Amino acid sequence: MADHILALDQGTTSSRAILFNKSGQIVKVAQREFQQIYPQPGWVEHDPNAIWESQLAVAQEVANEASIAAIGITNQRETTVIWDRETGEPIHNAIVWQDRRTSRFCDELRAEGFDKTIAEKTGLITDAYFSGTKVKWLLDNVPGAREKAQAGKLAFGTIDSYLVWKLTGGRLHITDVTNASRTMLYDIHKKWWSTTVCERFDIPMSILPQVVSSSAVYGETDSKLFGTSIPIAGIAGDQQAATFGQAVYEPGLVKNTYGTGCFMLMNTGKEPVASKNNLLTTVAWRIGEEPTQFALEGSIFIAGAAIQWLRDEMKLIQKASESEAIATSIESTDGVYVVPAFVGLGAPYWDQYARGTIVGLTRGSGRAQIVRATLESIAYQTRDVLTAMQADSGLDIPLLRVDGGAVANDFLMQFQADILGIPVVRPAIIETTALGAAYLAGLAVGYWPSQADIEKQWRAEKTFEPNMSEDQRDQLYAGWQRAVERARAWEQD
Ligand SMILES: Nc1ncnc2c1ncn2[C@@H]1O[C@H](COP(=O)(O)OP(=O)(O)O)[C@@H](O)[C@H]1O
Ligand SMILES: O=P(O)(O)OC[C@H](O)CO
Repeated sequence: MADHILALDQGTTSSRAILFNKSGQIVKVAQREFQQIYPQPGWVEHDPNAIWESQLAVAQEVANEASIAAIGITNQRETTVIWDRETGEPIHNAIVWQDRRTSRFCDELRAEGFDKTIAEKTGLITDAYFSGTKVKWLLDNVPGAREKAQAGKLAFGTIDSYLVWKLTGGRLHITDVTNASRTMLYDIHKKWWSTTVCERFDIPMSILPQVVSSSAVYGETDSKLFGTSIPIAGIAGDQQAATFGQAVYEPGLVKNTYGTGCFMLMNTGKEPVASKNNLLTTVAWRIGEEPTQFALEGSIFIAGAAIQWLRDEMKLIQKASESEAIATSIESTDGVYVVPAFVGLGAPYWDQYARGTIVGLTRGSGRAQIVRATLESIAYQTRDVLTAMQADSGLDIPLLRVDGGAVANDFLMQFQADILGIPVVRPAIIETTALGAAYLAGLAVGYWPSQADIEKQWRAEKTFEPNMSEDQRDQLYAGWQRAVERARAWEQD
């Protein structure tokens, strides 16, 4: 058996490749950022070729001279690519999950009551976030696309699907069940594409990929890419992969990942649980032929991206890590709140027309207050979602497992524990997204014998205990709720 598993982690702002060993430790990492394209306010695109080139470059760098048993793929979810089956060329830039261009169509769906059909079949809230309305937009707006699609000449895929197509030299058009469950076109009960939704969106089903499990040998890479063919054996959307990497295997366990956005998932076991509190019902994973596992998800659109905004647009910091020292240079924000609703608000508000807002400014407010308030907004949004999750599940969540780039920030983690009133546990490996993809691939090829073996590898690095009075917590959170009210429906006004 080869020595390593290679995880490809195709995120919203960068492509990463990480080599793991049998103990689940990182042996080698390479990362490359790529361009974000903002053609209009509220629109976000990626060049699929830039995604592929950056992903291939880091994979080749890490794979060089390593002996690799299998590749696992994990990806930013919902981001939509349509390409020509013959040439392999995308017909348009990828429309990114954050893109709001299909908000009006979602309003139409709601007005006609089709949102209820969508919720019943797909487990999702009708929102521009998901792939389905983006596919429709591409077919409606790229000249000749619908005719070509009807003639079977086009392929649609989320980023996992596109990467597998490229890695196999166009031999495989597949997506895993977790990614399928984010398209708004997939029936989570029947476990196949929904004809009802595809018909309403006027999407020919011939463009859809074959849905496969999250852990199985699907095929091998084109031998030209790595000098040898490597089995591709695991695929999962990044939030589901992080859930797997965090060993959230028991129903009731919860993890929260702090990357570009923030995504909290609770394992709900073998049956989909419908939410009454505006959370999503989503597929957690499917291992081989085993039963599908489900999760409840609270999706926060802007988390670490708000720190990038402080750096790139506001020029208040030079790098993300600097935000910690600035935040702790003051005792409090003195009533300043930042609501980073740059692309509307996700769970539990689902307000496509909310926009970013700063409230509570006084003559003395400055850089430190805004930086600290931006970090705090990540923790408040997490509390909004955790509250909804407790209500939905009827469970008291005793602690929160966290991961993702922004959990390196100790101030944020302590404030998170304070504002939730429960311990926040950071694991030794915070690259749990890539680790989860590696585990899924490794299980399929027998590199790891079982999930039970994997579970033993999970280690806490630090636990942040809550250290704030209940009065103070409630007072601060009440201020956040008032600030959110100011941000809501702004675009519509
Ligand atoms: N020390 C830090 N404090 C706050 N935010 C941070 C810190 N380090 C990184 N981040 C944020 O975390 C995000 C990167 O995390 P990552 O898990 O790589 O995200 P993604 O997979 O979405 O690209 C960026 O948005 C960055 O602003
Ligand atoms: O790129 P990330 O890690 O912020 O994840 C994006 C999510 O998958 C969007 O649903």
